Amino acid sequence: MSALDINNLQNSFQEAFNLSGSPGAVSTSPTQSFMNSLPQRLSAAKQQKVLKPFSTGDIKILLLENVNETAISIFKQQGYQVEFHKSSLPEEELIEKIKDVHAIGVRSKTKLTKKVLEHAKNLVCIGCFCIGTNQVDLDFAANKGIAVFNSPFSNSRSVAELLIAQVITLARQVGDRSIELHTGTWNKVSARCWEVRGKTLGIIGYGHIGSQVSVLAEAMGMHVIYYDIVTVMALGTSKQVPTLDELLNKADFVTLHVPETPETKNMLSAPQFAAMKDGAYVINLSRGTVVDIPSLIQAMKVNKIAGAAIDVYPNEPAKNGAGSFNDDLNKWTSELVSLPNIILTPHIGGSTEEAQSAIGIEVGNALTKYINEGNSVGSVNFPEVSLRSLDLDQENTVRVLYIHQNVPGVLKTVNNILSNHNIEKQFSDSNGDIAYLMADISQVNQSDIKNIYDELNQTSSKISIRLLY
Ligand SMILES: NC(=O)C1=CN([C@@H]2O[C@H](COP(=O)(O)OP(=O)(O)OC[C@H]3O[C@@H](n4cnc5c(N)ncnc54)[C@H](O)[C@@H]3O)[C@@H](O)[C@H]2O)C=CC1
Ligand SMILES: O=C(O)CCC(=O)C(=O)O
Repeated sequence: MSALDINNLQNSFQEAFNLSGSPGAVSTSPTQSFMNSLPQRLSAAKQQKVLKPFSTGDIKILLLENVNETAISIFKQQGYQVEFHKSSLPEEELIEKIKDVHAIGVRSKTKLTKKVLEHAKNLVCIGCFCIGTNQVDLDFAANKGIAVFNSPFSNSRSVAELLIAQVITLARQVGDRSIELHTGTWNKVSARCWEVRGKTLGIIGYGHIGSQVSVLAEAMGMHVIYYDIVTVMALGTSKQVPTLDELLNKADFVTLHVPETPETKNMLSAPQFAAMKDGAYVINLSRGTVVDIPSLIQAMKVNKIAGAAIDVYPNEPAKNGAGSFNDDLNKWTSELVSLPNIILTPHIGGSTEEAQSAIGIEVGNALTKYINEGNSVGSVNFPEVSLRSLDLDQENTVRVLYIHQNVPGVLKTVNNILSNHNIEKQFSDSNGDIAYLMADISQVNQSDIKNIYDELNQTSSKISIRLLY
């Protein structure tokens, strides 16, 4: 980019902020209205400066899986180019599209694997518009200098409320009665239908969702026990139990709220179903890998488990439509759907208007802050670094964003390169193999910018560099 281009861009930002008009142009002495607006005009000098990336063209954002419109409008307000798709994309198409975008927004379906991310040439950040981040190869992304953000609790309440609905629906066999009546069968029964008051709910994973569930369940008169790998403060009169087996032995309803990890794979399988009370219920709103479905089918066939609600599956269809939930997707599908008292939902635990709108705003803003300012606070795979915004009056100041391998001697090399200028502020942090330095340097002539970039680009530990000005 030439110095002339940079000049033009700076001029257009000044025009956008309307700071160049001269009140003296039509009058020799200041008018009253000008005097009235003076305090605002003076404080405008302290307004946040809108930074412009140096090494990338116009920012392109690819949004998949019907990410909420609140995010689209945040990105459009920034002037970014937004490409929006309602569903996820087949891998080959995703690889094509990811090649030149700067940010991508996904929900739980799109798998951002090493194979896909290897093709991303300009990608600086990924937004998971959900809680779970298991669909992204977080380490590979970090090693490529790509920061990943999510929304840690904006849909937690929605999941907890659905869980409560499912507990009552299973206890009263409401799903089966409804299916029967839809097909003309009147079947007024009370056998093996229960109140939930006084029953024990066992929560596996007492994090954001599990603890919300705990409060709601106690309000309905249930006893709550929970199992977690860390010691967590009990809410209300709930009690943490030391082992998973103890929870399984005592609970009438078992609900899972753990992340997908190697340790949680098939966490409930044949031995765990055997350890449960006869006639217990199982609910999984976490991830499809956490419950071994063939073992659940067996346990339900012999009436060991009286009912189940499943929202998540090992394989899920990429888009909405008839016929996609079948044995080709998961080979046990027809057996599962033929069981009595089983509620099957299409991964809608977090799908409410409130949750989706809040997630759009939260992740939309996090990506925007990272793209525009380099602020990585809230990233799930990256050192969390932030510097206060530059002011409009800080001319000739450049923000250096330098992502590098976490090895000795890097800061010495980098500061040598920056030392001809004034380092106004600087913040660096590391996370495993990756480190991230933010620095604001002043007294930088426009002709220096390219030199700084080129010198930093030659450093051996560099992963990626962005200069904002
Ligand atoms: N069905 C849906 O639409 C949704 C599903 N989810 C799923 O729910 C999961 C849980 O969400 P949050 O409560 O927000 O997560 P969280 O991170 O707040 O809580 C998870 C809890 O599980 C515990 N845990 C981790 N490994 C464990 C293990 N091996 N054994 C026992 N406890 C373990 C953690 O210590 C933590 O307390 C998410 O990771 C996501 O996969 C989240 C939102 C919507
Ligand atoms: O809304 C979605 O697509 C995914 C919700 C979910 O599973 C999550 O937030 O982790």
